[in-house]
Amino acid sequence: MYAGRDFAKKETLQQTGDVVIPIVDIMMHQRGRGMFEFLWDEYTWNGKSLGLGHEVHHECSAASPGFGAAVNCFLDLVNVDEGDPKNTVPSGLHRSKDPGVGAFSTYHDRQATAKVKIKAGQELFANYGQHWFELRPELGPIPLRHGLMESTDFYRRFQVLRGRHQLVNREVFEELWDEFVQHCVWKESRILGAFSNTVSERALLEKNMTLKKIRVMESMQTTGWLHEHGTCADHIREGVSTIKQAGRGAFATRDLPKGTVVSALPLIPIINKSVLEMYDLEDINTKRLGDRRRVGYQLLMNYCYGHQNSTMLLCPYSPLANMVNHNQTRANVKLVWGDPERGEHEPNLLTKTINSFADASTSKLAMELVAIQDIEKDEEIFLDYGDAWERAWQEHVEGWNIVGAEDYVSAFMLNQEESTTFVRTDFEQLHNPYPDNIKVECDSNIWKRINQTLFNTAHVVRITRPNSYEFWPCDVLRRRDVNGTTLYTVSLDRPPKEKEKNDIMRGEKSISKRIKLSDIPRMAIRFSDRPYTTDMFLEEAFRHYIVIPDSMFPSAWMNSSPV
Ligand SMILES: C[S@@+](CC[C@H](N)C(=O)[O-])C[C@H]1O[C@@H](n2cnc3c(N)ncnc32)[C@H](O)[C@@H]1O
Repeated sequence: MYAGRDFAKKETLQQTGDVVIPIVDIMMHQRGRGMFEFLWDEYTWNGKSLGLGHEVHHECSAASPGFGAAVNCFLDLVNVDEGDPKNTVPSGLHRSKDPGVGAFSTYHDRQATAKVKIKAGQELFANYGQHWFELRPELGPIPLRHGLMESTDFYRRFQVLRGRHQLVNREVFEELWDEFVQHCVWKESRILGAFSNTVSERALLEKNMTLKKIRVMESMQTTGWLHEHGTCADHIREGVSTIKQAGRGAFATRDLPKGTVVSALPLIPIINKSVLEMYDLEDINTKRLGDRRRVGYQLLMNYCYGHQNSTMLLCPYSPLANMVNHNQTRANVKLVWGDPERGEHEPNLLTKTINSFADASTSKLAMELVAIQDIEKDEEIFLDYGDAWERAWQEHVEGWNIVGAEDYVSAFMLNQEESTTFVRTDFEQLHNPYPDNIKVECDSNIWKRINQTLFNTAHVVRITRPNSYEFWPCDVLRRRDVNGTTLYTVSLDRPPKEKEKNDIMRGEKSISKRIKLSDIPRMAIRFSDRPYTTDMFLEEAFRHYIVIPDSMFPSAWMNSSPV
């Protein structure tokens, strides 16, 4: 991805951020089924790091289509910071009456911001972390953080050595360098691997330019080139859909004339949709493969494209393209295969069998959403997901009935309701408990986060470190009123120190010491959903892929009867 214009440091790169889709306990659900291919592994985040950890007891990863998945990483050139998604449900939706709940992700608006000043045409790089590269030796000796500086230093030392021996034979030294970089130690050395060793690179190094500057320069494209070969990634923004049951949707950020490529959809293939099957967790350890009860599919299925005669799913990972909702009468975009001139799409793959995608390590397929009529700024973008999807949705709506759901309250609802009132103490909860799906958590870091002088003198809460919160389950012991402000005393397990975390994970140590926080404000306490209780875990929740029209779907991929 490239910047289409200049961005100031800390400026957001999008009008609204991207959706984040939880993928839960996939190793457990697939247990016993042999190795499964799941290219998404390469494109997902650790769910805990994005605030999804409480959803499950076991593993949770987060598909983060958009900036998260579409930008490359070059550790020395990282210029994009990615935030956490918000976790909200459009107001008014409730499982007792709304068949849409659980069918879309509640995690959305994950914003990317400029970490440094970015110039128009510059390639955008996010930080995958050093570990990501260390775990992938097959990528070769890619420079890690500060690697370009070390390599530039190395070249300077070579220059000094060459200068010293100039009288002997300069050409020999040049040859030695070539030999050194191209053939010898290249495979092991990240320092040498940082050089492309082209004539132009050598010329710039000789002019005292650093490798970092050279790589930034190389990563630039002209605006003309971007217009010719790229697709605008900011034609759409997210917002609450005009279709109530659909959750959120995509809206035009500007007038988009008929024929505009509204969004490019680079695709991650899933060669067999059974990878997304979810089973009753109780059955997984106790029953044979064939006897397990299937309870549904991962939510990711709703964000992928497929066909009733194929096991293949194709999941887009471009910014906000996954937010486009279905409407058969108001569709204003259509689906077409990608244009190889404008992105990574190899049309010859449409004639290959599905199994040829099994070893894919990157995606080489893309589709596009093209405007079939003039679209006005702020109009919602709609695609026709196909008759099979429409039928499945209508059946789902007719059958929607969750027994006993009237009393369900989510943490999100409670947090909103209770933000203006108080939290019940443990004593009060004895006769007026919160629902079973709710736990109370406290911010153990609160005293580090607020301006204490202001708080002690005037009971004014001013946050000084907005990102250093750490919420842990807690008991609310006491509530009292001080000068019109309600303050709480809570007790919680002392959070492990950084160096203790590994010991705890290995089971070599447990932390049992309780700490007491006194006189803390309401904002240090929140409600959280217990694992497996949110709407996406409802067995009744709607699951269906978006249907690729028959006219587009390659016959080479039709490997199953209608599903
Ligand atoms: C690709 S996602 C679209 C983005 C999604 N609305 C969100 O909030 O993240 C597809 C899912 O959106 C919902 N959806 C899309 N169009 C809909 C419609 N016309 N009626 C009800 N739900 C719809 C369904 O849950 C569907 O499985």
